[in-house]
Amino acid sequence: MQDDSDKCKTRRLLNGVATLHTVADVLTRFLDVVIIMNIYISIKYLVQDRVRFWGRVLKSVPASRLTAILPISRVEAVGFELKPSGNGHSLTDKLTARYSLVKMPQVNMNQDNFPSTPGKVKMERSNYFGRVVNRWHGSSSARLFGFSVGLFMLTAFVFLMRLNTAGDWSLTDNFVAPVQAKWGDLVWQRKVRQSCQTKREDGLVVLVTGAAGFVGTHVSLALKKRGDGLVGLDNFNNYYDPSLKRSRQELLEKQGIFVIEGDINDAALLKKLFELIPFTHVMHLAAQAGVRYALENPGSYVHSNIAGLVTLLESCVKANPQPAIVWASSSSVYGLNTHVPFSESDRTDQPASLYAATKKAGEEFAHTYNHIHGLSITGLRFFTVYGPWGRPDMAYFSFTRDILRGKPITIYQGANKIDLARDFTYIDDIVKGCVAALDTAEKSTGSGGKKRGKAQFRIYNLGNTSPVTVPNLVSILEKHLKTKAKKDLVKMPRNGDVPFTHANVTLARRELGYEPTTDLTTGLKKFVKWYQNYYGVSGSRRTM
Ligand SMILES: O=C(O)[C@H]1O[C@H](OP(=O)(O)OP(=O)(O)OC[C@H]2O[C@@H](n3ccc(=O)[nH]c3=O)[C@H](O)[C@@H]2O)[C@H](O)[C@@H](O)[C@@H]1O
Repeated sequence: MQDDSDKCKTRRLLNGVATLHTVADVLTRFLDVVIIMNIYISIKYLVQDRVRFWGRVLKSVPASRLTAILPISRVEAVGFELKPSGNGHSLTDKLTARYSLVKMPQVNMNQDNFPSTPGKVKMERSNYFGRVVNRWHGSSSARLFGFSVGLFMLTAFVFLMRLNTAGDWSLTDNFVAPVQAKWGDLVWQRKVRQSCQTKREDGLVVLVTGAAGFVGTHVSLALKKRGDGLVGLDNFNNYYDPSLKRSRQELLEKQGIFVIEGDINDAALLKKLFELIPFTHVMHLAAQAGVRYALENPGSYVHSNIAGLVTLLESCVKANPQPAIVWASSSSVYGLNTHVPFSESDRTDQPASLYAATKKAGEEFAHTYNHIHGLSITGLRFFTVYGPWGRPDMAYFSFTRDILRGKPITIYQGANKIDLARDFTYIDDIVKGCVAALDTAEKSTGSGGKKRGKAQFRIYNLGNTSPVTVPNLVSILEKHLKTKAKKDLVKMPRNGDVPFTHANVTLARRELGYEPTTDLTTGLKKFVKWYQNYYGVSGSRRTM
């Protein structure tokens, strides 16, 4: 696991990479300009070379022959050149090569024959740029062409460098890893098809986004286990240790679940997937998670939770058949709501963090796509999900790591030293809620870009219904880890945290048959067992 100094080093390294990106960006833009200029100059000189060439050919042909073969009335024996028939200046005139044969004027090119008065143009001097270019290129089309190719290759190289390491837009932080989709070939298509094969009658065919994430992995395994067909999609970004995501991927692939490395912002990839597979459902779990990280990197939230969501919804609208969508919203949308426990009908217009705002925005986008396009959409408001294969950025996970390492943990406290509390919900309960939402989702009503009728639109809380304070969470961990924590009690900084969450799950209970069954002590026991198995008893075997 990374300690603080490791994190600083990583940060410095990634900042360095970001600087390199900027330099590459500027260089590419510069090369873009140079190459366009060069192509223009190449064409210009190629045309001129052609004109001179035909002029020389014509000069070598006897005048009597020329009048016989060309549609001109009079040709002089010497001093001809080809001139473009339009005004000759436009590129079209040059390229369409409509030339007529005219007599070459007998001009004495001596410099002295031209005026030098200021304001009047001196022919040779005015063409300074042309002469420089002429000398530079040696008027050789072949050399010019070679030079253009060289520049083109250099530009392509810098461009590819950017492609390899970017994949995100400018607001996205350095901490989001490069995203490079590798997809489309026949082997890839075969893997996708195989992974999507159902093993039961009327099995669902699901695209699971964020499949290598915490909830995504568990939901994928549950679907596969009961015989549904599915394929995963994940960008494997490095918001937290990507090796944990790779381990989850291994776990999935052992069960025959193929996880595509790609981003939900990649519309071409999504289009290809929907062309290949008639998905019945999309389980959309890909997101930039974490409440406090939004202060550091707001762009990555906009990138995944807003732009990515819209790209995905657009792809679902265009898909035929249109899938039903179940997606992860968050308890954080309740923000500063004080009505307890939180019900779906409570206010969600007072987000306390940018993360919450992007999830709330997601709910509004979902409604719009449901209303206009007839997409069947179900949003699930998860309440602080925890468990094996969890997220290292979350409190229960990082506390476990630090307690085992003998490092102090920071416990935030609210106003008047009030303990913060969360409705911690065990992963297996969440998975049941997700699967029930998929099973009860009605079909989307749109096709061919047209809505054929009102489509289902639902939002449910998936929580545990019994909040636990953070100090209590720590006590349970201490018991399971048989180690005392070194605690730093700190006044909650203004970081987007809310003082407590508490779910009312009446609606989910009624409509999904959702019933949380795992209390925090039991759930954390399972988590600690997994943690010590995965990282070693002292938590030091693998890096994070
Ligand atoms: O359910 C949700 O809506 C959200 O739950 C979690 O967010 P959070 O509840 O903040 O979970 P943790 O990061 O594990 O924090 C739990 C509690 O521990 C506290 N905490 C966290 C970190 C720390 O060092 N010290 C500390 O006291 C937090 O203030 C919070 O009260 C997830 O990180 C979000 O992605 C998710 O959407």
